[in-house]
Order: sequence, then C-alpha cells, then structure tokens
Amino acid sequence: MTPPTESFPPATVTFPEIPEPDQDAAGQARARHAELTKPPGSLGKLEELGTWLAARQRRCPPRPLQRPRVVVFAGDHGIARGGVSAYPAEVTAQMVRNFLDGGAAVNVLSDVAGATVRVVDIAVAAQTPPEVAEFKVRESSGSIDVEDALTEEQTQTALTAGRTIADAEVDAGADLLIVGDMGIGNTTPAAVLIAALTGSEPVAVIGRGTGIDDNAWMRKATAIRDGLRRARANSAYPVDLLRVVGGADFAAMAAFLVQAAVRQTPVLLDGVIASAAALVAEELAPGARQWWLAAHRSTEPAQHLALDQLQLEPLLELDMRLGEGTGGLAALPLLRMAAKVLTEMATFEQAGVSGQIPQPAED
Ligand SMILES: O=C(O)c1ccc[n+]([C@@H]2O[C@H](COP(=O)([O-])O)[C@@H](O)[C@H]2O)c1
Ligand SMILES: Cc1cc2nc[nH]c2cc1C
Repeated sequence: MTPPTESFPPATVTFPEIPEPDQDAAGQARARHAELTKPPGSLGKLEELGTWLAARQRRCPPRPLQRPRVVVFAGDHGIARGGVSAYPAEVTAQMVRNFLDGGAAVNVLSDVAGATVRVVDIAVAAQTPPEVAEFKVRESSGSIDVEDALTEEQTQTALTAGRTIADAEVDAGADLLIVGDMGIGNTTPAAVLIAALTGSEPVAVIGRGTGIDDNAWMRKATAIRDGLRRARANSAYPVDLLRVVGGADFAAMAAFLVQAAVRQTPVLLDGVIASAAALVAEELAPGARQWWLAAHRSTEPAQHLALDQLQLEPLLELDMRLGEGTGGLAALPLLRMAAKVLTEMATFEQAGVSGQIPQPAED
C-alpha cells in the first residue's frame, strides 16, 4: 500500500468570498405569501422554496426559471476493479454514449422538467467523443484503497475544470444548475469523503450503491476502511482529501459547486456523490451551501450524514439512487411551482376574498 503523500504546506486554491443571499427579497416574499389567497403557511415548504429562490435571485417575485441546466460529471475510479459495484467499469463510458444519444433517465426527466443536459468526461477510462472530452484530466482516478486518486497537478486541473464549467454555464445564461454524476464505483470514494469530513466509521457510510450483494458489500467495506485510513492523515485539508481519496470528478464537482455560489446561481444537489462533493466544497468556501438545495434523500446512508452536516433538508424522499442528476430533476418542478405561486396567485384584495377573522384580544 502506498502511503498518502502529504503535501506540506498544503496545496491551496482560493475562492472569492461567497456572496450572501438577499434577505430583503426574502422578507418581501414572506410578506407577499401572507397576502396571497391562502391561509398563511398553507403551501408549507413550497412557500419556503419560493422565499429561498427570491433571496437567491435578489428579487420578489422571482423570475420563472428560464434555463435550468444539468451537468453530468463522468469519471471512472480504480476502486471499481476491486469488485465494489454491481456493474463493470465499462458501463461509465457506455452510459456517456447513452446520455449523448438521449436514452438515459436524465434525458427523459430533463425533458419533462424543462432542463437541458451537458455531459463532461472528467476521468472516464475509455475514449469518449471529443465534444465531451475537453476537460478530461486522466483516464480513471486512482484506486483509493492503495494509492492517491490524483496527483497534485491533476487535482488543480480538475478544480480549474469545475470552476471553468460553472463560469461557462452561468455566462451562457443558466439560472439554475443541477449537479449530476456518472461513474461505476463512485459511491465508494463518496462514502470515504463523507466519513472523513463527518468523523464517521465505515459501517455508517457504506451503502448498496448500484445494488451490490453481500460479498461485494464485504469488499466495499474493506475498501472504505482502507481509503478512510489513508484519508485520516489528510482530512485537515479539503484539497488534499480530494487528491488522496476523491478523484477528478469529485474535485471538478466541488469547484463547480463553489463557483456556482460565487456566481450567485442556485444549485439543486442530487444524491450521495453530489452531496460528498458539496461537503468538500463547503470546506473550501464556507457559506457556499447557502446557494444549494438538497433535491432528494438518496437511499445511501452517507448522503444523510453529509446533508445533516450541511444543514440541508432534502425536498423529496423517493427512494432514488440513480445519480445522473435525476433526483435534482425530480425536484425542479417544485421550484418552478414555488416561483409561480409568488408571481401569479391573486392577493385577498385582488380576488375579493375575505381575510382571517380578527381574534378578540385576550385580557
Ligand atoms: O445518487 C445516488 O445517491 C446514487 C446511489 C447509488 C448509485 N448511484 C450511481 O451508481 C453508480 C455508482 O454506484 P456503485 O455501486 O458503482 O458505486 C454511479 O454511476 C452513481 O451515479 C448513485
Ligand atoms: C446502467 C447504469 C446507469 C447509471 N446511471 C448512473 N449510474 C448508473 C449505473 C448503471 C449501472
């Protein structure tokens, strides 16, 4: 086993300060909700969502979402060769082809939810079409139980890729971003990153991923234990954690998430992989989490730990565990509804509907 190479002083990437969402716009949204033709609070979390969006858009009512965009970060992981997944590693590249051909779940759900999809090969083992390979860092990240996932240079390249992709999407008009992933074996590094950052034990973070049997579960538990051992020497520095036990896709996703926050663009997080990247991203740029929503509760236990630490409550619980950004897409219609409530519902005054009966003052 190659010991983790500690970089000292630690490699640092710096991000600008994260802007605060607009509390005035949030206050206006709350006041407007109180005037709309419904008992106060009766739309429950939809009201909170509308207020959340108004604060991120810095306006009330919020604009309808015009260009929600899913970015699927595809990457292979050496650990997949150790039998920790129910599927062979070739599926990553095969699914990239399927995304491009429009046949994957992310394509179907994005069509219904009104989003477009971009696929980026960050570290797929096989060759992919040139239109998705612009940001390829390497062919597969290293096997994190025995070696570093990346070199320092590759880590920086992947971080820069994530930042550049977020900038390009926002510059092209994206007003909501959804982080998706594709990578056979990637629930193993996700679990290790989350365990390292939440101080959890392997047994608390291991999940069934693509649907592994008990033998694969044993191998995955060993891989997570070994990865975590290597991580613990590095967990003080989030960039080193990405390098030692993450991978190019996780580094790119983390930087993408930070840069989305820097660019004041709201994000819907998908499942355990996006949540692991988010946990690292919040370490890189504290406060970035204010720009993210947890779309759904995945069946992976590690995701619950990550979301708890990020203080993000998932919007949906649909027993989904696919990745690709599909959980984010399932939640997108809720965000659209929440915005439209604030723009289109009539007030009590406009509709001529009587408000609450004033209660007699108690003495
Ligand atoms: O999003 C999730 O929470 C999620 C949970 C389990 C599996 N996945 C997807 O399944 C693949 C990883 O699973 P595994 O078993 O190969 O580690 C990867 O392509 C993920 O997108 C995704
Ligand atoms: C077929 C398949 C599709 C996926 N999409 C995201 N992860 C996946 C894993 C598999 C195995």
